[in-house]
Amino acid sequence: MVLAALPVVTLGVAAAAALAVFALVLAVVQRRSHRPAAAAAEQHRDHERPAAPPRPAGPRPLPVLGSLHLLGQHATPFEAFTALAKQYGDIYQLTLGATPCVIVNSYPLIKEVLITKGAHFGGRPDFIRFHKLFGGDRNNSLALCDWSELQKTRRSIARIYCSPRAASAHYDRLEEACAREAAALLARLSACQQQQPQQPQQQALHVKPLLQAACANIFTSYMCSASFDYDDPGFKKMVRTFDEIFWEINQGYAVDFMPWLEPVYRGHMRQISDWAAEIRQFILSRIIESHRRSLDRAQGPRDFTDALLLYLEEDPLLNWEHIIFELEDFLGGHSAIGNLLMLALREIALHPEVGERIRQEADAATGGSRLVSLFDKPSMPFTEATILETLRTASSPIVPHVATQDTSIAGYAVDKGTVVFLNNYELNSGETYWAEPAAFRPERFLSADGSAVVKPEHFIPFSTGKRTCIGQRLVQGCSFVLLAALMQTHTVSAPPSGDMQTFPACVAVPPDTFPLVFSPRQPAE
Ligand code: HEM
Repeated sequence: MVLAALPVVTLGVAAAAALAVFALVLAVVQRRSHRPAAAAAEQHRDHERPAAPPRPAGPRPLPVLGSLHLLGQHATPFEAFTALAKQYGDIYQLTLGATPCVIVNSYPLIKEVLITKGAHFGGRPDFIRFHKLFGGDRNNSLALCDWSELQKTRRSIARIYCSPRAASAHYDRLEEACAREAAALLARLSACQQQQPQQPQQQALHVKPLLQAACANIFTSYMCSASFDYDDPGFKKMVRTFDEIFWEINQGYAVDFMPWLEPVYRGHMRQISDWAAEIRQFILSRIIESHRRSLDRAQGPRDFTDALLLYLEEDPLLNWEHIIFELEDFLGGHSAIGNLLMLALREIALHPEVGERIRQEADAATGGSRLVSLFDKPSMPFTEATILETLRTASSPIVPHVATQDTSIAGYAVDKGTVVFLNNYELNSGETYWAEPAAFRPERFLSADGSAVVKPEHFIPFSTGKRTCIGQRLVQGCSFVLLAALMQTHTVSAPPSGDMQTFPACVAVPPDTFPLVFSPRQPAE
């Protein structure tokens, strides 16, 4: 399962209030016990040492809470990061709970962390939840592990399958899977519409489970040569559980920064471990077993699953757990795409002209005689631009990095173990970077004549550097085919309630989210 986001810190109001009072009392006690003689001795020693690089500025932390209370004053921590940058500059330090953090807010400094000094910032935060999701050790996960030789090996195994190049055999297989599943999704959509009593124009359909099932089947077909009926109970449960987990990892909890709160979260932690176990059970029994039985070493790998099983035999760095977790990690990536599609469809419901333009582009590419294919992508820049604009406005956070050695950013000292938050929200929505950032305008990603996609250098929805997202080609390919297929055949509009709630700086919507109205496209349109 893939972490596309930074947890949002939410603290129960009562718990926060109690902690704040406790923290204030501690602060007073600490200040009283601060002895002037100790301060003088410290100053004297400082005179003798060579000048150390300065520390980034930042708010004075409260004991226990650190600066968590400052994040709670905004809709998302990223808005808080941007607001604090106005006070402290593009780099500043924050203590969250007891965890030392540095927040980096501008593209040049983000680039310094991810590229120039990528080797110094290859770690990940040590949140308890991350361990629970991955069998007690977050290093089992590709996205949440620290950088290591094992990680390099796992990334290189995944690269050719999870980042297939156009005009490769893998890309052809992905195209086939996308085409098959787009057709199955449309068939299922129309079956659901027929089951509903009202006219299609009034039907608000809970489309998210269908999108997730379609994405899951693209992934299982492509990576494991297996696809499932949407009504298969095991498959349905797996898809739902992955979606629950995707929502979960996009949330954040005080316990991430104050691990001593773990007993309060015991039930929640058990739930996370149970989800992971359910998924494991499905993948072992419905995917891995048959692959192991039919694996033909002489013939070479048929798909990603075979490749993992063969690597397991050949590479001493890998064990059984590694390859199972790797497969789960990548299969779980489908959830991110279903969520992204929900956001794109919501934008189209709010901006019908965008849907119309995708439809015209699809008609021009296909002559109106077939569904769009992955191979049409180069001739449909507006559709691709709509997906990019959805990624920009959703502004999925970059997973926090951790300094693996004492180092510096912009000349400021950063200690080993410091968690580094990269304020991608500022890159995606700051006026320094975009004209009218609040407007949904896919055209901003098109060349002047509209014939090609252009991406500004500071647009990094999948991050950059050594830990960049491995699934970005799959995201762009699958979302392109499914979105185009839906727009070719339907118009989409808001549900009668008008409620289509989303969350800032978050690509996830809850597993049970808003429905949408799909009206079949009229032949004369
Ligand atoms: C909406 C879709 C997605 C978005 C916005 C997204 C974005 C990201 C971001 C920002 C990171 C963090 C990079 C960093 O720490 O510097 C990441 C990591 C990762 N993503 Fe994605 N991702 C998406 C979907 C996927 C999918 C579908 C897959 C797999 C099929 C995937 C696989 C990974 C992996 C394995 C990592 C960890 C790489 C590492 O830490 O070495 N992602 N993604």
